[in-house]
Amino acid sequence: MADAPNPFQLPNITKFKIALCQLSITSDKNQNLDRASRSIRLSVEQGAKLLVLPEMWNCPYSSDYFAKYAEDFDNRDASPTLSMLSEAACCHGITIIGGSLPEWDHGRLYNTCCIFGPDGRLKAKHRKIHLFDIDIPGEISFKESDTFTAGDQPTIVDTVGRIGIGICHDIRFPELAALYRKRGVDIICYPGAFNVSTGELLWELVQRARAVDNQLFVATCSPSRNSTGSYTTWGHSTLVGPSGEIIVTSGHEETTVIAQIDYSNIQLQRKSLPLDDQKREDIYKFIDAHELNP
Ligand SMILES: NC(=O)CCC(=O)C(=O)O
Repeated sequence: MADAPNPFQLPNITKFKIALCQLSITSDKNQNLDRASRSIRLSVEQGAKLLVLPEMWNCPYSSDYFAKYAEDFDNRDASPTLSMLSEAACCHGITIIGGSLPEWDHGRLYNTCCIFGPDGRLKAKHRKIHLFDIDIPGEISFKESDTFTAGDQPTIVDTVGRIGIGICHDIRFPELAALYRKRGVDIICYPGAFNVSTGELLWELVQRARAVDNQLFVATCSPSRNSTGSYTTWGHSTLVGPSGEIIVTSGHEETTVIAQIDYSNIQLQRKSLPLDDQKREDIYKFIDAHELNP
């Protein structure tokens, strides 16, 4: 007898709606969870199948809060945030790229993105690989590495297409995006909380660069701006297409952005401009070796 169809088995979806839930974050964790639930519900009502939440959305983005708000993901009874995400993914039959959250694991703290599939199961965890340490005198000083341990793995999940994950500062490193491209990723999702000092000049630039270099989709989701805290986020959650075009973007206020993704545009773009075939690894290798051994 044939197996009963698995209701959670995803067909090979190439066209679907994505939601970027740009949330306002407060110091009240329950309120943050309620806001996220509401935005998830709104996204589903508008037909979204893939949802992205911001970096650090259950907790203010501040070293003073990370440890206090952190949850042990292996102990679901002590992890209200993961329970909510899992229930929402399962109840609505959607994939949630769960932004990022402070995670406790064996006495260490990580900046971690959890990805839930439509059956509500945790499909993967991405721990931020490149921690954000910056010091621009008179403008911004922040040192994630004082609090967090860096992750050491790229993360790819297969749900609605093949998805690569990065968290905020990870977007500045083209090598990670190129690795995802090599492994057949269709879209890279970067929950982020770029700051106002670097955001204006760079946020759009790095998203479009990662998309156009690798001819794939890039989706970002930020918290909305709150100018009263110690760290002011830039906002501007965005979806970029495989030729570097901005499909949709937001301002800095709280909002839920919905957009249509069509993965067939990736193949179209790669067919008309076959960058992969045009690459000259022979020359890059030669230059590398020559510079090391002139
Ligand atoms: N949360 C972050 O990783 C911020 C990254 C950022 O603002 C940057 O300029 O890089």
